[in-house]
Amino acid sequence: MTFGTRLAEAVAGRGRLCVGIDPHPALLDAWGLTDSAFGLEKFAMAAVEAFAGTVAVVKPQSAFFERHGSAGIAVLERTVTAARELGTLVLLDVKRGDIGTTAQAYADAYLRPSSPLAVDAVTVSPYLGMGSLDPFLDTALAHDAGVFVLALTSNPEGPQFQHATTADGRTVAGTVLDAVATRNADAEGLGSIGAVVGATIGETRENLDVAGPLLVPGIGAQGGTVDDVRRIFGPAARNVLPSISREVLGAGPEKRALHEAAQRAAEAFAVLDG
Ligand SMILES: O=C(O)c1cc(=O)[nH]c(=O)n1[C@@H]1O[C@H](COP(=O)(O)O)[C@@H](O)[C@H]1O
Repeated sequence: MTFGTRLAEAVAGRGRLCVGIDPHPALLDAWGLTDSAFGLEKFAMAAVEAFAGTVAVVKPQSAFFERHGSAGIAVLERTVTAARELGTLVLLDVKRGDIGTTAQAYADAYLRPSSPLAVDAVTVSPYLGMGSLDPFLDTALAHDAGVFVLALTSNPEGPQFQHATTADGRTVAGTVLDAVATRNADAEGLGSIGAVVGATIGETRENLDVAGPLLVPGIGAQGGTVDDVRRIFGPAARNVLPSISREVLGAGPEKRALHEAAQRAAEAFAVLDG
C-alpha cells in the first residue's frame, strides 16, 4: 500500500496531527532527565507510548539524536522501531539533499525496508535542484515510502531563497511545489510525495494543491495558529498535516499529560476536516 494511502488511512482513524519528537536539552532538563543517551531514550520512548493510537504521525528530529553520537543513533533506531510496532507512521526529519549518487545512499539508509533505520518517510532539501532528489523520490515510490520536500519553510530566513526567481521566471518555491504535484499526478488518492510549508509564512500566491500531503510546522512555539493554517491553505487544507513539537512535548513528562496535549491539538485542527 502506498505511503499516501497509509497516511490517508492513519489520518482518517487518528486525526491529522503530526507530533515532533525533538528532545531539546532544555526539554530533557524540564522532564528531569540528563542530557545523555539514557535521558534521550527515556524521553523518546515516553513520547512514542503517549502518542500511540492518538496521532497519525510522529516526526523524530534526527539532529537531537545525532548530537549523542552512535549511542543517540541507536536510540533513534529503537524509537523508530517502537513507534512503527505501535502502528504510528514515522516521518524522520533529516532534511537531506546531495548530488544524485550520494542522495541514493541517503535514500537507501532511510527508505529501503531492509535498512536498520528504515522509516515511513523523510524530509529532504531541494537546494541542489529538484532533479538531485530523484533517488529519494524513486526509492520512496518503489518501496511504498514517502518524501516531504522543503518548499516554504517556517523560519524567517526562508524567503531569501524560496521567493527568489529562477531563470525561467518562476519562484524557487513554486518550482518545488509544481515538481511535487507532477510526481503525484498518477497517484490514486493522496500522493506519496509531500511538501513542507510553514504556518508562519503569512500569505502566498503559490498553488499549494500538490495532490500530496502538506507538512505544516511552525505551529505553537514559532507562533503559527489554526487560523493561519486555514487562511494560508484554503481548499488545500484538506491535505495538511499540522506538525507540533515543543508545544506538545512541554506537557511532559507524564504520559497522560502528553497524550492529552496531543489530543487537544488534534481536536483544534479537526476544524480543517469540514
Ligand atoms: O521539516 C520540518 O519539520 C521543519 C520545516 C520548517 O520549515 N520548520 C520547522 O520548524 N521544521 C521542524 O519542525 C520542528 C518545529 O518544532 P517546534 O517549533 O518545537 O514545533 C523542528 O523539528 C524543525 O526542525
